Amino acid sequence: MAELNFGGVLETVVTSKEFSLEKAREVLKNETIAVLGYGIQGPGQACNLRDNGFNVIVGQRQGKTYDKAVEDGWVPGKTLFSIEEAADKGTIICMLLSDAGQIAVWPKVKPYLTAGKTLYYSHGFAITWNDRTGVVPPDDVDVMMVAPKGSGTSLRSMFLEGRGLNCSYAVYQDASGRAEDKAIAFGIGIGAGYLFKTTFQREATSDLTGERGSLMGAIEGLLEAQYEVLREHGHSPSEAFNETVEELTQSLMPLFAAKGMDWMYANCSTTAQRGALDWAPRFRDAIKPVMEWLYLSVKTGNEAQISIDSNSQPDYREKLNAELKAMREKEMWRAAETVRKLRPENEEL
Ligand SMILES: NC(=O)C1=CN([C@@H]2O[C@H](COP(=O)(O)OP(=O)(O)OC[C@H]3O[C@@H](n4cnc5c(N)ncnc54)[C@H](O)[C@@H]3O)[C@@H](O)[C@H]2O)C=CC1
Ligand SMILES: CC(=O)[C@](C)(O)C(=O)O
Ligand SMILES: [Mg+2]
Ligand SMILES: [Mg+2]
Repeated sequence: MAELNFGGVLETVVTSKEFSLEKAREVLKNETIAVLGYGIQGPGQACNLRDNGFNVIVGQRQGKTYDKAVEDGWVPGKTLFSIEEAADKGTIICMLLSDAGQIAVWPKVKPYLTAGKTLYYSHGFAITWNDRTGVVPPDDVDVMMVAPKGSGTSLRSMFLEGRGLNCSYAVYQDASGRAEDKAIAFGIGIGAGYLFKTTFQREATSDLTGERGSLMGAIEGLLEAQYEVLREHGHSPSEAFNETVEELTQSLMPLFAAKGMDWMYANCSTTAQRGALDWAPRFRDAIKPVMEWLYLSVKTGNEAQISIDSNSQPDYREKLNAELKAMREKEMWRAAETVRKLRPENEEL
Protein backbone atom coordinates (compact mmCIF):
# COMPACT_ATOMS: atom_id res chain seq x y z
CA MET A 1 0.00 0.00 0.00
CA ALA A 2 1.28 3.43 -0.83
CA GLU A 3 0.59 6.54 1.22
CA LEU A 4 -0.08 9.42 -1.15
CA ASN A 5 -0.77 13.09 -0.64
CA PHE A 6 -4.20 14.10 -2.02
CA GLY A 7 -4.21 17.90 -1.86
CA GLY A 8 -2.56 17.90 1.55
CA VAL A 9 -4.45 14.90 2.97
CA LEU A 10 -2.54 11.61 3.26
CA GLU A 11 -4.44 8.55 2.01
CA THR A 12 -3.51 4.94 1.46
CA VAL A 13 -4.05 3.50 -2.00
CA VAL A 14 -3.25 0.16 -3.63
CA THR A 15 -1.83 -0.09 -7.13
CA SER A 16 -1.19 -3.06 -9.38
CA LYS A 17 2.54 -2.37 -8.98
CA GLU A 18 2.48 -3.35 -5.30
CA PHE A 19 -0.33 -5.90 -5.59
CA SER A 20 0.45 -7.74 -8.80
CA LEU A 21 -1.96 -9.76 -10.90
CA GLU A 22 0.08 -12.88 -9.99
CA LYS A 23 -0.49 -12.17 -6.31
CA ALA A 24 -4.20 -11.58 -6.94
CA ARG A 25 -4.45 -14.93 -8.73
CA GLU A 26 -2.67 -16.61 -5.81
CA VAL A 27 -5.08 -15.06 -3.25
CA LEU A 28 -8.15 -16.20 -5.22
CA LYS A 29 -6.76 -19.47 -6.64
CA ASN A 30 -9.24 -21.72 -4.82
CA GLU A 31 -12.26 -19.55 -5.48
CA THR A 32 -15.07 -19.90 -8.00
CA ILE A 33 -16.30 -16.41 -8.76
CA ALA A 34 -20.04 -16.42 -9.52
CA VAL A 35 -21.12 -13.17 -11.21
CA LEU A 36 -24.88 -12.82 -10.73
CA GLY A 37 -26.41 -10.38 -13.22
CA TYR A 38 -25.16 -9.56 -16.68
CA GLY A 39 -26.30 -5.96 -17.24
CA ILE A 40 -23.56 -3.29 -17.25
CA GLN A 41 -21.07 -4.23 -14.48
CA GLY A 42 -21.61 -7.99 -14.90
CA PRO A 43 -20.04 -8.26 -18.38
CA GLY A 44 -17.22 -5.80 -17.59
CA GLN A 45 -16.13 -7.59 -14.42
CA ALA A 46 -16.78 -11.17 -15.57
CA CYS A 47 -14.93 -10.77 -18.89
CA ASN A 48 -11.97 -8.92 -17.34
CA LEU A 49 -11.64 -11.59 -14.62
CA ARG A 50 -11.85 -14.38 -17.21
CA ASP A 51 -9.22 -12.72 -19.42
CA ASN A 52 -7.00 -12.29 -16.34
CA GLY A 53 -7.12 -16.04 -15.68
CA PHE A 54 -9.59 -16.30 -12.78
CA ASN A 55 -12.17 -19.05 -12.40
CA VAL A 56 -15.46 -17.32 -13.29
CA ILE A 57 -19.05 -18.41 -13.91
CA VAL A 58 -22.11 -16.27 -14.66
CA GLY A 59 -25.64 -16.55 -13.23
CA GLN A 60 -28.32 -14.75 -15.22
CA ARG A 61 -32.06 -15.16 -15.74
CA GLN A 62 -33.34 -15.89 -19.26
CA GLY A 63 -33.80 -12.92 -21.58
CA LYS A 64 -31.82 -10.39 -23.58
CA THR A 65 -28.85 -10.19 -21.24
CA TYR A 66 -28.65 -14.01 -21.00
CA ASP A 67 -28.30 -14.05 -24.79
CA LYS A 68 -25.58 -11.40 -24.53
CA ALA A 69 -23.72 -13.65 -22.08
CA VAL A 70 -23.85 -16.48 -24.63
CA GLU A 71 -22.54 -14.11 -27.32
CA ASP A 72 -19.66 -13.15 -25.00
CA GLY A 73 -18.60 -16.81 -24.82
CA TRP A 74 -20.22 -17.98 -21.57
CA VAL A 75 -21.37 -21.56 -22.14
CA PRO A 76 -24.77 -22.72 -20.80
CA GLY A 77 -24.32 -25.56 -18.30
CA LYS A 78 -20.53 -25.00 -18.11
CA THR A 79 -19.90 -21.35 -17.28
CA LEU A 80 -23.44 -19.90 -17.57
CA PHE A 81 -26.23 -20.91 -15.20
CA SER A 82 -29.42 -19.76 -13.56
CA ILE A 83 -28.90 -17.39 -10.63
CA GLU A 84 -29.54 -20.14 -8.06
CA GLU A 85 -27.21 -22.67 -9.77
CA ALA A 86 -24.40 -20.13 -10.01
CA ALA A 87 -24.90 -19.10 -6.36
CA ASP A 88 -24.67 -22.79 -5.41
CA LYS A 89 -21.45 -23.40 -7.38
CA GLY A 90 -19.74 -20.09 -6.53
CA THR A 91 -17.55 -19.43 -3.49
CA ILE A 92 -17.49 -15.67 -4.15
CA ILE A 93 -21.05 -14.62 -4.90
CA CYS A 94 -21.08 -11.31 -6.77
CA MET A 95 -24.29 -9.30 -6.55
CA LEU A 96 -24.14 -7.53 -9.89
CA LEU A 97 -27.87 -7.38 -10.41
CA SER A 98 -29.47 -3.94 -10.39
CA ASP A 99 -29.77 -2.63 -6.82
CA ALA A 100 -33.54 -3.27 -6.88
CA GLY A 101 -33.02 -6.72 -8.47
CA GLN A 102 -30.69 -7.62 -5.58
CA ILE A 103 -33.59 -7.18 -3.14
CA ALA A 104 -35.81 -9.45 -5.21
CA VAL A 105 -33.26 -12.29 -5.51
CA TRP A 106 -31.81 -12.03 -1.96
CA PRO A 107 -34.17 -14.69 -0.50
CA LYS A 108 -33.16 -17.08 -3.32
CA VAL A 109 -29.41 -16.44 -2.98
CA LYS A 110 -29.10 -16.34 0.82
CA PRO A 111 -29.45 -20.14 1.34
CA TYR A 112 -26.32 -20.65 -0.81
CA LEU A 113 -24.23 -18.31 1.36
CA THR A 114 -22.81 -21.11 3.46
CA ALA A 115 -19.96 -20.73 5.97
CA GLY A 116 -16.66 -19.71 4.40
CA LYS A 117 -18.15 -18.19 1.25
CA THR A 118 -17.80 -14.52 0.29
CA LEU A 119 -20.54 -12.05 -0.62
CA TYR A 120 -19.33 -9.39 -3.03
CA TYR A 121 -20.86 -6.06 -4.07
CA SER A 122 -19.93 -3.19 -6.37
CA HIS A 123 -22.03 -0.75 -4.37
CA GLY A 124 -22.73 -0.04 -0.72
CA PHE A 125 -26.49 0.22 -1.42
CA ALA A 126 -27.84 -3.17 -0.25
CA ILE A 127 -25.92 -3.17 3.05
CA THR A 128 -26.09 0.55 3.91
CA TRP A 129 -29.86 0.72 3.53
CA ASN A 130 -30.55 -2.81 4.76
CA ASP A 131 -33.46 -1.50 6.83
CA ARG A 132 -35.06 -1.00 3.39
CA THR A 133 -33.42 -3.81 1.36
CA GLY A 134 -33.66 -6.56 3.99
CA VAL A 135 -30.12 -7.74 3.14
CA VAL A 136 -28.56 -9.10 6.33
CA PRO A 137 -25.73 -11.54 5.51
CA PRO A 138 -24.99 -14.52 7.76
CA ASP A 139 -22.13 -13.95 10.27
CA ASP A 140 -19.84 -16.67 8.90
CA VAL A 141 -19.28 -15.18 5.41
CA ASP A 142 -16.96 -12.39 4.28
CA VAL A 143 -18.73 -9.36 2.88
CA MET A 144 -16.63 -7.15 0.62
CA MET A 145 -16.97 -4.54 -2.09
CA VAL A 146 -15.04 -3.23 -5.07
CA ALA A 147 -16.86 -0.28 -6.65
CA PRO A 148 -15.55 0.79 -10.07
CA LYS A 149 -15.72 4.57 -10.37
CA GLY A 150 -17.19 4.51 -13.83
CA SER A 151 -19.45 2.54 -16.11
CA GLY A 152 -18.96 -1.21 -16.56
CA THR A 153 -18.71 -0.42 -20.25
CA SER A 154 -15.64 1.76 -19.58
CA LEU A 155 -14.22 -0.87 -17.19
CA ARG A 156 -14.15 -3.31 -20.11
CA SER A 157 -13.03 -0.90 -22.86
CA MET A 158 -10.26 0.58 -20.71
CA PHE A 159 -9.07 -2.94 -19.83
CA LEU A 160 -8.92 -3.83 -23.53
CA GLU A 161 -6.92 -0.63 -24.15
CA GLY A 162 -4.46 -1.65 -21.42
CA ARG A 163 -5.66 1.07 -19.04
CA GLY A 164 -7.33 0.72 -15.64
CA LEU A 165 -10.41 2.27 -14.02
CA ASN A 166 -10.14 3.55 -10.43
CA CYS A 167 -12.15 1.61 -7.87
CA SER A 168 -12.90 1.95 -4.19
CA TYR A 169 -12.93 -1.11 -1.95
CA ALA A 170 -14.35 -1.95 1.47
CA VAL A 171 -14.83 -4.80 3.90
CA TYR A 172 -18.09 -4.96 5.82
CA GLN A 173 -17.58 -8.33 7.47
CA ASP A 174 -14.32 -10.24 7.83
CA ALA A 175 -15.17 -13.79 8.90
CA SER A 176 -12.06 -15.38 7.36
CA GLY A 177 -9.51 -12.78 8.47
CA ARG A 178 -8.54 -12.52 4.76
CA ALA A 179 -11.37 -10.33 3.47
CA GLU A 180 -9.24 -7.24 2.78
CA ASP A 181 -6.71 -9.24 0.76
CA LYS A 182 -9.52 -10.88 -1.18
CA ALA A 183 -11.16 -7.53 -1.93
CA ILE A 184 -7.90 -6.04 -3.21
CA ALA A 185 -7.15 -9.18 -5.26
CA PHE A 186 -10.64 -8.97 -6.76
CA GLY A 187 -10.11 -5.31 -7.64
CA ILE A 188 -6.84 -6.08 -9.39
CA GLY A 189 -8.59 -8.97 -11.16
CA ILE A 190 -11.34 -6.79 -12.62
CA GLY A 191 -8.75 -4.33 -13.93
CA ALA A 192 -8.69 -1.56 -11.33
CA GLY A 193 -6.20 1.22 -12.06
CA TYR A 194 -5.73 1.87 -8.37
CA LEU A 195 -7.90 1.13 -5.35
CA PHE A 196 -8.77 3.46 -2.50
CA LYS A 197 -10.31 2.31 0.74
CA THR A 198 -13.80 3.23 1.86
CA THR A 199 -16.75 1.84 3.82
CA PHE A 200 -20.04 0.57 2.42
CA GLN A 201 -21.79 3.59 3.93
CA ARG A 202 -19.38 6.19 2.52
CA GLU A 203 -19.39 4.60 -0.93
CA ALA A 204 -23.18 4.45 -1.08
CA THR A 205 -23.66 8.09 -0.06
CA SER A 206 -20.86 9.52 -2.23
CA ASP A 207 -21.92 7.45 -5.26
CA LEU A 208 -25.59 8.44 -5.12
CA THR A 209 -24.57 12.06 -4.59
CA GLY A 210 -22.09 12.02 -7.49
CA GLU A 211 -24.42 10.47 -10.04
CA ARG A 212 -27.33 12.73 -9.09
CA GLY A 213 -24.90 15.66 -8.93
CA SER A 214 -21.98 16.70 -11.12
CA LEU A 215 -21.56 13.36 -12.93
CA MET A 216 -25.04 13.13 -14.40
CA GLY A 217 -28.02 15.04 -12.97
CA ALA A 218 -26.45 18.41 -12.25
CA ILE A 219 -24.46 18.50 -15.48
CA GLU A 220 -27.55 17.67 -17.51
CA GLY A 221 -29.49 20.42 -15.71
CA LEU A 222 -26.68 22.96 -16.17
CA LEU A 223 -26.25 22.26 -19.87
CA GLU A 224 -29.99 22.39 -20.51
CA ALA A 225 -30.37 25.69 -18.68
CA GLN A 226 -27.66 27.36 -20.74
CA TYR A 227 -28.92 25.90 -24.04
CA GLU A 228 -32.45 27.09 -23.29
CA VAL A 229 -31.31 30.63 -22.43
CA LEU A 230 -29.26 30.90 -25.63
CA ARG A 231 -32.15 29.58 -27.74
CA GLU A 232 -34.69 31.87 -26.04
CA HIS A 233 -32.44 34.80 -26.98
CA GLY A 234 -32.42 33.88 -30.63
CA HIS A 235 -29.23 31.85 -31.03
CA SER A 236 -29.35 28.98 -33.53
CA PRO A 237 -29.31 25.34 -32.33
CA SER A 238 -25.82 24.77 -33.78
CA GLU A 239 -24.44 27.84 -32.02
CA ALA A 240 -26.21 27.05 -28.74
CA PHE A 241 -25.05 23.42 -28.79
CA ASN A 242 -21.46 24.22 -29.73
CA GLU A 243 -21.20 26.90 -27.07
CA THR A 244 -22.79 24.70 -24.38
CA VAL A 245 -21.66 21.10 -24.95
CA GLU A 246 -19.42 20.45 -27.94
CA GLU A 247 -16.66 22.85 -26.94
CA LEU A 248 -16.81 21.55 -23.38
CA THR A 249 -16.45 17.85 -24.20
CA GLN A 250 -14.14 18.16 -27.20
CA SER A 251 -11.83 21.01 -26.30
CA LEU A 252 -11.98 22.26 -22.71
CA MET A 253 -12.78 19.18 -20.59
CA PRO A 254 -9.79 17.24 -21.96
CA LEU A 255 -7.59 20.17 -20.87
CA PHE A 256 -8.72 20.17 -17.24
CA ALA A 257 -8.83 16.35 -17.21
CA ALA A 258 -5.18 16.30 -18.24
CA LYS A 259 -3.67 19.10 -16.17
CA GLY A 260 -6.22 20.70 -13.87
CA MET A 261 -8.68 23.57 -13.97
CA ASP A 262 -6.04 26.33 -13.94
CA TRP A 263 -4.48 24.74 -17.03
CA MET A 264 -7.77 25.00 -18.89
CA TYR A 265 -7.99 28.65 -17.79
CA ALA A 266 -4.40 29.26 -18.86
CA ASN A 267 -5.26 28.10 -22.36
CA CYS A 268 -8.27 30.37 -22.79
CA SER A 269 -8.44 34.08 -23.57
CA THR A 270 -7.97 36.74 -20.92
CA THR A 271 -11.59 37.74 -21.63
CA ALA A 272 -12.78 34.22 -20.82
CA GLN A 273 -10.51 34.00 -17.79
CA ARG A 274 -11.77 37.23 -16.24
CA GLY A 275 -15.43 36.43 -16.78
CA ALA A 276 -15.26 32.78 -15.72
CA LEU A 277 -13.30 33.67 -12.58
CA ASP A 278 -16.05 36.14 -11.66
CA TRP A 279 -18.95 33.82 -12.46
CA ALA A 280 -17.63 30.57 -10.92
CA PRO A 281 -18.36 31.62 -7.31
CA ARG A 282 -21.84 32.82 -8.29
CA PHE A 283 -22.64 29.40 -9.76
CA ARG A 284 -21.07 27.66 -6.75
CA ASP A 285 -23.16 29.71 -4.32
CA ALA A 286 -26.36 29.17 -6.31
CA ILE A 287 -25.80 25.44 -6.63
CA LYS A 288 -24.45 24.61 -3.17
CA PRO A 289 -27.84 24.68 -1.39
CA VAL A 290 -29.19 22.21 -3.97
CA MET A 291 -26.13 19.99 -3.35
CA GLU A 292 -26.80 20.11 0.40
CA TRP A 293 -30.43 19.18 -0.26
CA LEU A 294 -29.26 16.31 -2.45
CA TYR A 295 -26.74 15.02 0.13
CA LEU A 296 -29.37 15.06 2.87
CA SER A 297 -31.85 13.27 0.63
CA VAL A 298 -29.21 10.57 0.00
CA LYS A 299 -28.08 10.31 3.62
CA THR A 300 -31.59 9.87 5.02
CA GLY A 301 -32.20 6.97 2.62
CA ASN A 302 -34.84 8.94 0.72
CA GLU A 303 -33.02 8.56 -2.62
CA ALA A 304 -32.49 4.84 -2.02
CA GLN A 305 -36.21 4.41 -1.31
CA ILE A 306 -37.19 6.30 -4.49
CA SER A 307 -34.88 4.09 -6.50
CA ILE A 308 -36.16 0.88 -4.83
CA ASP A 309 -39.80 1.86 -5.37
CA SER A 310 -39.45 2.84 -9.02
CA ASN A 311 -36.95 0.17 -10.10
CA SER A 312 -38.91 -2.66 -8.47
CA GLN A 313 -41.94 -2.04 -10.73
CA PRO A 314 -42.39 -4.74 -13.39
CA ASP A 315 -42.49 -2.05 -16.12
CA TYR A 316 -39.49 -0.01 -14.82
CA ARG A 317 -37.47 -0.69 -17.97
CA GLU A 318 -40.24 0.52 -20.32
CA LYS A 319 -40.73 3.66 -18.23
CA LEU A 320 -36.99 4.41 -18.15
CA ASN A 321 -36.73 3.85 -21.88
CA ALA A 322 -39.59 6.30 -22.46
CA GLU A 323 -37.79 8.95 -20.36
CA LEU A 324 -34.53 8.40 -22.24
CA LYS A 325 -36.39 8.62 -25.55
CA ALA A 326 -37.89 11.98 -24.50
CA MET A 327 -34.35 13.18 -23.66
CA ARG A 328 -32.98 11.97 -27.02
CA GLU A 329 -35.78 13.74 -28.86
CA LYS A 330 -35.21 17.16 -27.30
CA GLU A 331 -33.99 19.70 -29.84
CA MET A 332 -30.68 20.01 -27.99
CA TRP A 333 -29.79 16.34 -28.35
CA ARG A 334 -31.13 16.10 -31.89
CA ALA A 335 -28.85 19.05 -32.74
CA ALA A 336 -26.06 17.06 -31.07
CA GLU A 337 -26.49 14.21 -33.54
CA THR A 338 -25.78 16.53 -36.45
CA VAL A 339 -22.87 18.17 -34.62
CA ARG A 340 -21.32 14.74 -33.93
CA LYS A 341 -21.64 13.76 -37.58
CA LEU A 342 -19.76 16.92 -38.52
CA ARG A 343 -16.74 16.04 -36.38
CA PRO A 344 -13.95 15.50 -38.92
CA GLU A 345 -13.33 11.95 -37.68
CA ASN A 346 -17.03 11.09 -38.31
CA GLU A 347 -17.46 12.98 -41.57
CA GLU A 348 -17.99 9.90 -43.71
CA LEU A 349 -21.07 8.93 -41.59
N1 LIG B 1 -23.82 0.51 -14.24
C1 LIG B 1 -22.58 0.69 -13.80
O1 LIG B 1 -21.66 0.82 -14.58
C2 LIG B 1 -22.27 0.69 -12.33
C3 LIG B 1 -23.00 -0.09 -11.45
N2 LIG B 1 -22.57 -0.26 -10.16
C4 LIG B 1 -23.30 -1.16 -9.29
O2 LIG B 1 -23.18 -2.49 -9.82
C5 LIG B 1 -24.37 -3.23 -9.57
C6 LIG B 1 -24.96 -3.73 -10.88
O3 LIG B 1 -25.41 -2.60 -11.60
P1 LIG B 1 -25.69 -2.64 -13.18
O4 LIG B 1 -24.66 -3.44 -13.86
O5 LIG B 1 -25.91 -1.23 -13.59
O6 LIG B 1 -27.09 -3.42 -13.18
P2 LIG B 1 -28.19 -3.51 -14.33
O7 LIG B 1 -29.29 -2.54 -14.05
O8 LIG B 1 -27.53 -3.44 -15.64
O9 LIG B 1 -28.81 -4.97 -14.05
C7 LIG B 1 -28.00 -6.13 -14.04
C8 LIG B 1 -28.82 -7.39 -14.21
O10 LIG B 1 -29.78 -7.53 -13.18
C9 LIG B 1 -30.76 -8.42 -13.69
N3 LIG B 1 -31.98 -8.27 -12.86
C10 LIG B 1 -32.61 -7.11 -12.52
N4 LIG B 1 -33.68 -7.40 -11.74
C11 LIG B 1 -33.72 -8.75 -11.60
C12 LIG B 1 -34.58 -9.64 -10.92
N5 LIG B 1 -35.64 -9.20 -10.22
N6 LIG B 1 -34.34 -10.98 -10.99
C13 LIG B 1 -33.28 -11.43 -11.69
N7 LIG B 1 -32.43 -10.63 -12.36
C14 LIG B 1 -32.64 -9.31 -12.32
C15 LIG B 1 -30.96 -8.00 -15.14
O11 LIG B 1 -31.36 -9.12 -15.89
C16 LIG B 1 -29.58 -7.51 -15.54
O12 LIG B 1 -28.91 -8.46 -16.30
C17 LIG B 1 -25.28 -2.28 -8.78
O13 LIG B 1 -25.03 -2.49 -7.41
C18 LIG B 1 -24.80 -0.90 -9.21
O14 LIG B 1 -25.09 0.13 -8.27
C19 LIG B 1 -21.41 0.30 -9.71
C20 LIG B 1 -20.66 1.11 -10.53
C21 LIG B 1 -21.10 1.44 -11.86
C1 LIG C 1 -21.13 4.66 -13.47
C2 LIG C 1 -21.33 4.84 -12.02
O1 LIG C 1 -20.43 4.65 -11.23
C3 LIG C 1 -22.63 5.31 -11.56
C4 LIG C 1 -22.92 6.56 -12.32
O2 LIG C 1 -22.52 5.59 -10.20
C5 LIG C 1 -23.72 4.28 -11.80
O3 LIG C 1 -23.90 3.82 -12.96
O4 LIG C 1 -24.41 3.92 -10.85
MG1 LIG D 1 -20.54 5.32 -9.38
MG1 LIG E 1 -23.96 4.57 -8.97
